[in-house]
Amino acid sequence: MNSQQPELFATNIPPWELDALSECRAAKIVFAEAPYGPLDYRVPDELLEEVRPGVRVKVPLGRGNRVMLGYCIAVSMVKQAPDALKSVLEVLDVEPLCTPRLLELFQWMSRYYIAPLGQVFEAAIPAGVRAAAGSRQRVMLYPGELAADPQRIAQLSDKQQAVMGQLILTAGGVTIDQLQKLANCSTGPINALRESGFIDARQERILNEFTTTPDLPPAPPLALSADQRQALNHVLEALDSAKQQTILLHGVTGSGKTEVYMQAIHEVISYGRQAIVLVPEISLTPQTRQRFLARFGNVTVLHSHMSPVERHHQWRKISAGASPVVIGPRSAIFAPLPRLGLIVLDEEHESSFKQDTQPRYHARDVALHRSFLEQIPLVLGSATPSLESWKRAKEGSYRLASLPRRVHNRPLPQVTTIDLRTEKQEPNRGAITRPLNQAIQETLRDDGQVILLLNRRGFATNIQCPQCGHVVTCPDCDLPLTHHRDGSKACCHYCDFQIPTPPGCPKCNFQGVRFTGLGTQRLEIEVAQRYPGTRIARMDSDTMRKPGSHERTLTDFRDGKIRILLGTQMIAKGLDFPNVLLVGVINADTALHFPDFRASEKTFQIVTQVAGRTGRGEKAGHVLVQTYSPDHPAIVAAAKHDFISFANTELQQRAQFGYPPHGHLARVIMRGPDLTETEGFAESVVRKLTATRELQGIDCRILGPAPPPLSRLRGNYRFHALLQTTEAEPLNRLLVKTIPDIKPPKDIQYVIDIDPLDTL
Ligand SMILES: Nc1ncnc2c1ncn2[C@@H]1O[C@H](COP(=O)(O)OP(=O)(O)OP(=O)(O)O)[C@@H](O)[C@H]1O
Ligand SMILES: [Zn+2]
Repeated sequence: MNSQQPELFATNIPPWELDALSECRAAKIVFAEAPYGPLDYRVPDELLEEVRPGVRVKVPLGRGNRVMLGYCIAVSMVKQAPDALKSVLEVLDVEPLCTPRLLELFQWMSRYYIAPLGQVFEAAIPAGVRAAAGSRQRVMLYPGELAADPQRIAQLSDKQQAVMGQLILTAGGVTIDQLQKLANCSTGPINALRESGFIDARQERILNEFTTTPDLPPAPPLALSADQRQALNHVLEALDSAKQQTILLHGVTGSGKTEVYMQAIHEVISYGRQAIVLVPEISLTPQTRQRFLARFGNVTVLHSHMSPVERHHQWRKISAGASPVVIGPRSAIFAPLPRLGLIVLDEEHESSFKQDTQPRYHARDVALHRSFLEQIPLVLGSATPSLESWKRAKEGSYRLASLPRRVHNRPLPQVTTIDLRTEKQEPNRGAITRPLNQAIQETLRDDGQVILLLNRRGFATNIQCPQCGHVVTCPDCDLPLTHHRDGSKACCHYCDFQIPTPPGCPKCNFQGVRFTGLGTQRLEIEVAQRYPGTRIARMDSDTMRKPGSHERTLTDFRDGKIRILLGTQMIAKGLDFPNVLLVGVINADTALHFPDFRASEKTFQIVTQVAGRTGRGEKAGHVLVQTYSPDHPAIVAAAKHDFISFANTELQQRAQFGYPPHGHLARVIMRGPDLTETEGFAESVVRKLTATRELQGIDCRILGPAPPPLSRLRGNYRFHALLQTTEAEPLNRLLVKTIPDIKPPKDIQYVIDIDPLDTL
């Protein structure tokens, strides 16, 4: 940290020196890079009005006075010797980028996730907004102080009087160009008037013209079922109380959760407040968006395919209070709605709500905190709630609202498991077993549609030499490469590494390789061969790269043009198509044997969610689940749609090991290119953590360091340590007290992940 610059507001100045000090206005500035601050800067008189919390500023830093961009987080009067502080050089924003409450939220995030506040700003405020994409900085002219004095005006030249006359007539500000035209003059008299104080010039940002889609006439709300009505009442009661309350809406698949959210939002809007709806990026299907658009007309949708210009415009619209409903993925929790009345998190169990780069925040926890700051209700909805939320609902800190039945009392689909251990004994059967094949044929004959889930993309997840057994792996991650048939590439799914798939063994030169481990590309080929003349579509991150491809495929599926939709987890949730009569899970075990404490939970969620895509119309649906582990509790429970018994058993299991949601978990990952050095550093980190624990008397279990299952990634060796405590505060304290002592050698980095979603 820069020693020249005092870090805190001056507090311990001896009284005999106070007289020599004068009051000055100082701004606390944080940075997105080291030194992160906060550092104090003097606010020069000419910037008194512009330097406000939430604006970006340029300030000099260090001996060389390097100009740095920083965020102002506070302004106050301090007693300082006039030259003790460097001055703010420039203010970049006319309006603060966030509301005071959001600034408080960022500060909480910075503390809780142990991330520099400047980095939280960068993560929360879209780059397009920070760059003010699509706007121009302009000088706007207003009548100055002297303009109010008719005697002084009368002394001006005719030309100058004409300029002033026009300017006063415009009432609002005008640009120099406009004033020139109005007064039919050159810049000369205008500049003279600016210098003599008759005209005030201000820098302002003007948004370029930008068209948005016209509003549609609103679709009427549906008549609620008794369960929906009761769930809605819980939310309305919370709204009436004008206090924070969290409602966990546990509704089985197809129970009509969206309708409950929409009617609650309707209420919020009716008294002039606004709502945020967070959805996993993947389920931002035309469906969800369309439903909200049809109901509310004016809906602001945020998503990752937006251009920086669009993003900036939406942000300005939101902060101006012109967006009653904002829908978006995790970062939409930072939308600067001025009168926020409700936050909804749909599919609250989804892992995409957690950011996997600094700051590693979970939008559900950030939403919870924001709802406390704003004193508004938070609604978490899912058919398969996270164990974190379930535990809190059971213990009473969240209110539970249940939708145990589907709309119109439609039955949940019948789920049958197919034991791959016996079915696979016939050789060369492919990915689709006999019973599944039969069911697909029957469904097609009955004009139904089929969804097939396989949660692995590519053609084959293993490229192996049949002679020496060598497996082709990523040189940077040591993990098997996946063969992709388009372009015959061998790709690493953990980094960007990619080579042409070798035709022979790179090790023993045997001519030929064997592809094993089924991926969606291979499944697509098998399905096309088995059901000729049937239109099929594959949906995974490889086929859905282009903006709009997701929508096109789903529209064709909705219209019945596509009969079989196959893909990864992308197709497992949120879809509501009445004619899907069969769901096939090709291999339910893909996530089951991951060496991770959430493996069961993930398996339960994905099987339950995909099963829920069928039987949503008049006709009953059927689900076939192929698995090598038909007796696994997660699969047995998913087959019975039995969330409650799954959750309760799983909670007990986790309790034995103190895993979340019991207690608190943090993970420290150390990574570097040299194995011994990285291991040495990891050991030193754990030693320091242990020392702090003893010194502070903190009750914390420290496990490791050990290599995690992904022991090498992107050329770096990895080690991790897990820290477990019963309460969050001591865990935070342990880390905060230890960090100053951690000095990683060159090339080695460490990462702190609070509430990690996995330990891979
Ligand atoms: N009260 C109602 N009357 C008639 N239809 C309804 C009602 N509520 C919801 N629906 C319809 O039922 C279908 C399922 O609703 P929705 O998609 O909201 O379920 P969900 O609980 O979100 O399911 P999932 O968790 O599986 O995504 C939708 O087509 C919706 O329009
Ligand atoms: Zn790799």
